Amino acid sequence: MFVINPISGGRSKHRVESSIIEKLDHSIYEYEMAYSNAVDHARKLSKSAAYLGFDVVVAVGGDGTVNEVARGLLSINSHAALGVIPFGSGNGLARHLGIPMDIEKAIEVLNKHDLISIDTAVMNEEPFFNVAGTGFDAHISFLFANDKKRGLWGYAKAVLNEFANYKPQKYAISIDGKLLERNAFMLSIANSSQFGNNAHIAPHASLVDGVLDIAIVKPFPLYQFPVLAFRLLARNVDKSDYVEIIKGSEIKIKRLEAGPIHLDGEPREMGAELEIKVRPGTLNVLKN
Ligand SMILES: Nc1ncnc2c1ncn2[C@@H]1O[C@H](COP(=O)(O)OP(=O)(O)OP(=O)(O)O)[C@@H](O)[C@H]1O
Repeated sequence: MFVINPISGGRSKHRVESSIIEKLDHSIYEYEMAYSNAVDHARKLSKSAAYLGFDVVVAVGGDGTVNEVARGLLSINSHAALGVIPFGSGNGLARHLGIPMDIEKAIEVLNKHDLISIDTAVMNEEPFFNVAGTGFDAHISFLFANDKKRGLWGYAKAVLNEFANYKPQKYAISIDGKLLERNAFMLSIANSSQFGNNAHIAPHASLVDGVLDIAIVKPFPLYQFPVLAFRLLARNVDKSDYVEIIKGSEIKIKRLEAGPIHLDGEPREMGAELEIKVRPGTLNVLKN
């Protein structure tokens, strides 16, 4: 079952159907396609596909679509595998899995049918698969959730404006029982290594190690912004004096008040206390 998000990545999906017809190996797969028509619809489509016995449900979209499709599979403990044709803005999980950004090459990955079982995670019982977090990135994802005019430059300008006014927050963090108190700009809980667009917030994270990587980004001066951006792309942000990365499987975060968080880039409001747990090897995925 291909679950196609028509709006993800802001790109037309007109080539998807013809590429599936041409490139999918029809000697091993019969298939259907469905388009999501609103937030949360991809989850429902995926859940019914798994219930009806489809072996693979392919998310055609970005990390938000992957999140919904994978939630649908987990909600009925299905062994059906998640496939991904990356069509989002960031595509963090797909990039980590080595899935090509080109549609036809991504379909070849489906044809290989190479399965792995990856770790999944929950924050206050809400599943995520790539990266979740609280702090500056959650604040920004909240601001832009309903902004229809988001262009790259407008986004960059707003990030810089917000940066000037954003106050780092105090957090009490427990990682597998070890207690830390930190004033942080951002806390990211990474299952894969990257946010998307090859920005690696946790360069040594693995989807199959049974643990999560907690990246604590400390307050930093404005001139460090390009340095940190470069380090994210160069996969060495862990070498920065402003970033501390700790691995763990049971994480509790206490904030001063309820507020925004994000799950795979999708904004939510949650209470002051966040409880994050890893669920090792709970999702079958087709990888490259
Ligand atoms: N028909 C639709 N209309 C409006 N929103 C939709 C529709 N179908 C799905 N959505 C929502 O679109 C949102 C964005 O999707 P997705 O995250 O896949 O794309 P993206 O944000 O461009 O990519 P990425 O997460 O990789 O940066 C998801 O929250 C999903 O619920």
